[in-house]
Amino acid sequence: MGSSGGAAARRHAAMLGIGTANPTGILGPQDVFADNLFRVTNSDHLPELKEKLKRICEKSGIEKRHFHLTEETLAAHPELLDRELPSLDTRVDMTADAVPKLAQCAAAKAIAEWGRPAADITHLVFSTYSTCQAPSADLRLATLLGLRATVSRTMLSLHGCYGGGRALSLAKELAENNRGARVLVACSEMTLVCFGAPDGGNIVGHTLFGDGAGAVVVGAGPFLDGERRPIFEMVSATQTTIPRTEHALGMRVSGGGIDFHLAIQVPTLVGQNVERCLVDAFRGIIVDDDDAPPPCSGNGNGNGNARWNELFWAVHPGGRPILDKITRC
Ligand SMILES: CC(C)(COP(=O)(O)OP(=O)(O)OC[C@H]1O[C@@H](n2cnc3c(N)ncnc32)[C@H](O)[C@@H]1OP(=O)(O)O)[C@@H](O)C(=O)NCCC(=O)NCCSC(=O)/C=C/c1ccc(O)cc1
Repeated sequence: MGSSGGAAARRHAAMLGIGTANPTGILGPQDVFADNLFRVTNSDHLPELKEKLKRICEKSGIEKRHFHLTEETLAAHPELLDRELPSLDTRVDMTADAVPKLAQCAAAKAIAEWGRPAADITHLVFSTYSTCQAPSADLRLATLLGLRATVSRTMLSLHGCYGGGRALSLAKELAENNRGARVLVACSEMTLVCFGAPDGGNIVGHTLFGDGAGAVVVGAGPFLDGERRPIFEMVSATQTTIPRTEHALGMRVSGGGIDFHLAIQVPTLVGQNVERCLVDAFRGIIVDDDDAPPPCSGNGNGNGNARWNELFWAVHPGGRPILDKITRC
């Protein structure tokens, strides 16, 4: 991704409007999150676990997170606290409306910034792991926004934290290969689909994740009357899977909601591989001559990243230690 610019902006897809939205509830700020969580989940009989959650909250680098779930909802639905009780129906019912509505808030802002009517959207890509039913969240969002009946919809489910990246990559392909296409990308997530009373398995998720939605309008030139100047040009989109790491991150739908696990090795795996991924992604883009050396020769001691800092690029953070490992590569 790079900032927009003249001739290149007419070739590559670009972001034409961006919006975000969060629910208003918070169980925080982070320094009192453990006290609040253990109180509302009736878990104060587990003081060692609470102390561990406090330790992890302090190390998370996060100040506050937003949640759709409220104390009142938890009191009315004890099945959300006990993983042994069936709660999938409750979770699916709660998210069916809430997830597309949160996406609508973000999308309305993106469309307003884009400057054209919602009916000019030709494609919709919706990513979420927070709801699972058909008709799915993309159709509900299209209805809420008044998109045209012919809008071409794609639903990405259970991609977890990389759903946003895949959705943007797909939007770039659609915009560059369909003249005049204007693609609305929407991602909307709610942790209530995996929320439970704290235990040894979900404690890191409890400290890191929150609820929110993001939306972007993507299009390639020629640009239309009323469209704002492109915000970011989408120069390149790639995906790389580190071999033999299928065990590191996972989600599984169960009667008690979605279970997920994050292996303790994730930050190290990211740190060991991010530079190789970047070199591959930018080869031939930043460095026109294929035989030229890659733009960075990081040596693991923090001295090799000078040229990366001359670019604008962003990683999905996934937690403070992941950012630390990338900074040091
Ligand atoms: C804030 C943490 C948890 C701790 O900070 P630290 O600097 O590593 O501190 P410590 O090394 O002192 O660890 C503190 C405690 O946390 C424990 N810990 C440290 N990582 C772990 C660990 N993955 N497990 C379980 N104990 C641990 C660690 O064992 C230790 O326990 P204790 O000795 O009893 O205090 C930090 O390690 C951290 O942010 N880790 C998470 C990195 C990570 O995997 N991020 C997720 C990337 S993927 C993503 O964003 C979304 C995925 C997703 C997937 C499914 C969904 O449904 C939705 C989303």
